[in-house]
Amino acid sequence: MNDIWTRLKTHRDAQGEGRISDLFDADPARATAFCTEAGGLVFDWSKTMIDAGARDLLIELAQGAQVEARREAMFSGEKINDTEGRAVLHTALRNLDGDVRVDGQEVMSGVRETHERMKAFARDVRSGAYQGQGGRITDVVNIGIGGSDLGPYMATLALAPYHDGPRTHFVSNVDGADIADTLKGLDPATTLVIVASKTFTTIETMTNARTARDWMAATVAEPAAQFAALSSALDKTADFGIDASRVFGFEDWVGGRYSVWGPIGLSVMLAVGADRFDEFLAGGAAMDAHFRTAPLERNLPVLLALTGIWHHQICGYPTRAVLPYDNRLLRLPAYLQQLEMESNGKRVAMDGSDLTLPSGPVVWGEPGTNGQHAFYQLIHQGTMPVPCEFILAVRGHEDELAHHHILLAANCLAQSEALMRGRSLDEARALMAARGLEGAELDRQARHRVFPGNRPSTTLLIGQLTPFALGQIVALYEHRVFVEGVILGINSFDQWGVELGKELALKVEPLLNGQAAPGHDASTENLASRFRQMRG
Ligand SMILES: O=P(O)(O)OC[C@H]1O[C@](O)(CO)[C@@H](O)[C@@H]1O
Repeated sequence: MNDIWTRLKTHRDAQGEGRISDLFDADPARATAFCTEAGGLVFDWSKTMIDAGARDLLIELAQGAQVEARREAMFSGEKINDTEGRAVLHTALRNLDGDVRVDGQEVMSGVRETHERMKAFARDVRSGAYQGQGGRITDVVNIGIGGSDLGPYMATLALAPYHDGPRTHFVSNVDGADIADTLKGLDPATTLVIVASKTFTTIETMTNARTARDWMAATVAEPAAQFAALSSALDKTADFGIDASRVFGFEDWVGGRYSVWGPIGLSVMLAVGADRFDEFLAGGAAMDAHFRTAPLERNLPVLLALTGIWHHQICGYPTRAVLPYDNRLLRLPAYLQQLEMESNGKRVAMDGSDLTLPSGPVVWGEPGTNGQHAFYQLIHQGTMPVPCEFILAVRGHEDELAHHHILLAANCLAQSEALMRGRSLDEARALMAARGLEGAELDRQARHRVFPGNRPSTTLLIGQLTPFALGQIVALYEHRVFVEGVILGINSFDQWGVELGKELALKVEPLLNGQAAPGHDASTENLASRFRQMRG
C-alpha cells in the first residue's frame, strides 16, 4: 500500500471518536467550504468526517493516481478498457459536434448519422407517419437487460412530466412473467417492439424477443415490420429479420451500462421527443465539460468519488445508500447498482495483481420518503454506519402541489440532520422523564431512544428534474465511477464477473430437462433433481 493511503488511514485513526458536529464547531465556514456548486448543481459534503486535512490528502490521492491524465486518455479515445482492447467513448454520444478519433479514424460522422436516423424514426412514430398494421403506434416495448434496460427505463420514469409519445414498457427478465404481464392488454397491431442488445446474443433478451415475435405473428401479418433493433451486432439483427432501416447501431467503445445516450435511448426519445432527448444529451455534455476542466478540488465527479473512497476504503463502511427524494428517480438506485458495481466490483488491478484495498461498495437505495418507513431504522440505529447520498430537486413539476414538495424537502434535510446530530442518552432520558418514567425503567426505555448520530451523508441539490438535469446527474455518476476506478487502479469498463454464471446456466439447463449433464457439484445435482421431482 503506498504512502498516501497510509497517511489517509493514519489521519482517519487520529480523528478517533471525533464527531462531524465538532468539525462545524471548529470551522464556522465549513457549511459553505464543503458545499460545491457547478452548473446549477449543489453538492454538500460537509456532513462527513472529511476535514481540511483529509480533503487535502484525498486530492493528493487523486493527483497521484493520475486522474487528470487518465481522464484525457478516456476522452481522447485511448483504449483504456485494455482487457477488452476497447476505447471508452460514451461521452462522444453526447458531444455531437465534437471531433473524436479511435485508431486515428474519426468516428463522429457515424454517430451523427445514427442520431439523425433515430430522430427521424422517432418523429415518424410520434407523428403517425410510421404505423403499425393496425394504425398509429400506441405502445413501445423495449426488450433488453442490464445496460440495455436500466438506463432507458430509469430515464423514461424520471422524465414522466415530458412524456407525450406512445406508452413505453420495459421487459428484461427471462422469467416469462415479465413479458406475459407486459404484453397482456397490448394490441399487437399498434405495438412497436424494440430489441435492445449490444451483443444481440444475451439469452434473456433473445428469448423474450422471440416470444414477442410469436405473440405478434399470431395476429399481425408482418411482425418484423413492427420491430426495431439497437445493437452493435448488425449481422445478428439482420439474421433476426429486422430491416436495416429500423436498426440503430453503435460501436464497441460504448459500454452497455454507459449506453443510454445513443441508440439504447431510443425508447426515451420516443417517449419525450427528440428535442427533449437532445436536452438530456446537452446535460451530459455540460457535465463532461465541467469534469474535464474544473480543478480537482471543485470538480463534482471528483469530489463525489473522493467521498466514496473516504467512506469505503478509508472508513471501511461496506455499503452506501442512494436516497433520491424524488419519486420519479425510482429506478436510479437500480441503475447505479449496475453502473457502480459492474464497473468497480473487481478484485484485481489493471496489471492482474490482487487489489490490496477493497474495491467498490455495495450500492443500494430507494426514494424518500418511502425508505424512511422501511430501512431508515437501521441507518439511524443499526451498528454499522451507512453513508447516505441524498438527492433533492428544489422544485417539483406539480405547482399546485407545492406543499407536498416542501414536506418532501423538509424530510430530506431532516434526515441528514438527524443522522449527524443523533439524540444523546441525556436527551432521551429527559424525554422519558417527561412521560413520567423513573429509575431503571426510565433508563431502559431511554436507551432504546438513543440515536448515536455522527452518521455521514452528502446531499445533491438540483433545480428541477428536467431532461438537462437528468443528463447532468447520470454523467456525474458515470465520471464518479471512473475516478474511483482510476484511484483503485482497476478497469471499470469490463465485466468478466458476469460470465461464469452465464456459462453454467447453459450447462445446468439440460440437467433440469432430465438430460445427462456431467461435471456439476453434488448440491447442484440434488437441487436439480428435487426441482424435477417437484415439477412432477
Ligand atoms: O446489451 P447486451 O449485449 O444484451 O448486454 C446486456 C447486459 O449484459 C451484461 O453484459 C452483463 O451480463 C451487461 O454489461 C450488459 O449491460
